[in-house]
Amino acid sequence: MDIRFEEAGLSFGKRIALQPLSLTLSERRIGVIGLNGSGKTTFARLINGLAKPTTGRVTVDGLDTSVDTDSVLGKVGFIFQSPQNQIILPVVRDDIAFGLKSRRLGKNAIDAAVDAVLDRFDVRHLADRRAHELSGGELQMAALCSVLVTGPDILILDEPTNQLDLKNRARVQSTIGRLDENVIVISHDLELVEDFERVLLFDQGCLVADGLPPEVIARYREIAL
Ligand SMILES: Nc1ncnc2c1ncn2[C@@H]1O[C@H](COP(=O)(O)OP(=O)(O)OP(=O)(O)O)[C@@H](O)[C@H]1O
Repeated sequence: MDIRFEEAGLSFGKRIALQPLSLTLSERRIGVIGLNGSGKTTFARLINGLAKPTTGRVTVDGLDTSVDTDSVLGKVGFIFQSPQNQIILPVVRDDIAFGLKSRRLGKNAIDAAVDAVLDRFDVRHLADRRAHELSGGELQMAALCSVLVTGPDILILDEPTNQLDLKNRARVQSTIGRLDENVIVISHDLELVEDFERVLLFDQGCLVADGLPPEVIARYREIAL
């Protein structure tokens, strides 16, 4: 993974959501922390091209997110804060298959890919469940399968443990630990990122700390308290 911000920033009119910043990301697990409204989601949306920088540029493995937007979207999977908004079709199996629609695969190949991703996370029992009947943790796992079935190289998770009980939180944490994909996790749950390779701290639209978890989390506590 090679994500580069080159003086990339984003403003909405006069409101600066993210001050221009330059950095390169290549670590396998990267945490993004900071107070509400500090620019975390904006930073993540710039990586997968959902948002375009109003200054500078962002590249993912050499692809400019403003130019090669479709290729970048194929490379970077995004799991939103509320997985219920991400699941489009009523039944879990159909929703996971939906991501493969544009691939021109036959029914057997699609079924096999869906079963493989469900087995990967040991959630085959959710295949025929209706998404609106699932618990928060089950929904989180279904959303993860729906994104990973398309084979992204990089996965961004926006507050993946929000609203989860301790058991499901532990499950999501161990799932993140076992993923082969590069992972960028936005979280207010500091324990979740404390064994990551790198953590970024945002404050009022600025990147104010970038390094190993203990020092960056300590800096966050200074800002927050
Ligand atoms: N579409 C938009 N139009 C105007 N302002 C926006 C827009 N999207 C974000 N902002 C502003 O940009 C700033 C950063 O927002 P962002 O969503 O990146 O914060 P965040 O750190 O992810 O917050 P939270 O922890 O609450 O999810 C906020 O002040 C927000 O109001």
